[in-house]
Amino acid sequence: KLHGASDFEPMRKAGRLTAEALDLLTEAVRPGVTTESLDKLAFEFAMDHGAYPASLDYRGFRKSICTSINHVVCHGIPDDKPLRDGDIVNIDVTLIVDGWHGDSSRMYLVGDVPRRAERLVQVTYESLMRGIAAVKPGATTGDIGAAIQEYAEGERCSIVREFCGHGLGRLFHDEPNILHYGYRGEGAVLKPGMFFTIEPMVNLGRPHVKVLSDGWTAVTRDRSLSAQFEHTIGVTESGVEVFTLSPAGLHQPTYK
Ligand SMILES: CCc1ccsc1-c1ccc(O)c(O)c1
Ligand SMILES: [Mn+2]
Ligand SMILES: [Mn+2]
Ligand SMILES: [Mn+2]
Repeated sequence: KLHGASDFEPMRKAGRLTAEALDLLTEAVRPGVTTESLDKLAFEFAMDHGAYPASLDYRGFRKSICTSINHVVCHGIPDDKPLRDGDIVNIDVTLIVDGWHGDSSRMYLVGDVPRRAERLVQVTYESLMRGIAAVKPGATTGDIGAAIQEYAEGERCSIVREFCGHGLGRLFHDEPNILHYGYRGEGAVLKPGMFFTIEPMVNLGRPHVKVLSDGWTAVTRDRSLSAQFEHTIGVTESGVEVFTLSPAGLHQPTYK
């Protein structure tokens, strides 16, 4: 889908509110807090700001956020289990504002986290940044995937292949698919007005994933740690605009 210049403004608003929701959660994440309570916080933030959580009742998912802890790769379901010292948790929020979607996720470190977990979080954040740096008119989706894959594998980590980034706007998921691996020059050519997410999932161990019997929770097969960061971006005439940057600069890896 190609959007017009006037569509950037509502996407900025949706992206900013999504970033503010993630900022709010930064203060709330600590040992002993349940992911259910974070889900409630995010839902109330959305209601207080005239926004709607896109994941709520999306394909039968019944929560406002995804919370994916440690070896959970993505789509973790908030529950009544408390976060523990040393956990790393991805919180993924999509807010719909005036019909437009902002989709972003960050890693949150709970208490004192092992060095190798902290390194994985840093590598994953930098992988997203490398992907974003590849975005400009005339580049291809393969350029994004290659930049991410080369960096992450260069850091002795692996890229999850079962889930990808996606076009969005007034829809939650649209074309193009954004693979987090691939080859330069391959895939769709990027054009101004394209809006999509880049949301690499990086594992310390092997890339393979399986989905648990709840039908949602994706975990690493080898139970190695997994991390993810996600931004919603727009292709501009000159390059790229990131819609989901934190106004408070909190989108950097969050260290407790
Ligand atoms: C939990 C929302 C959901 C349900 C099926 S796929 C999905 C989802 C979760 C996070 C995302 O970033 C995304 O694009 C989709
Ligand atoms: Mn998301
Ligand atoms: Mn997404
Ligand atoms: Mn994880």
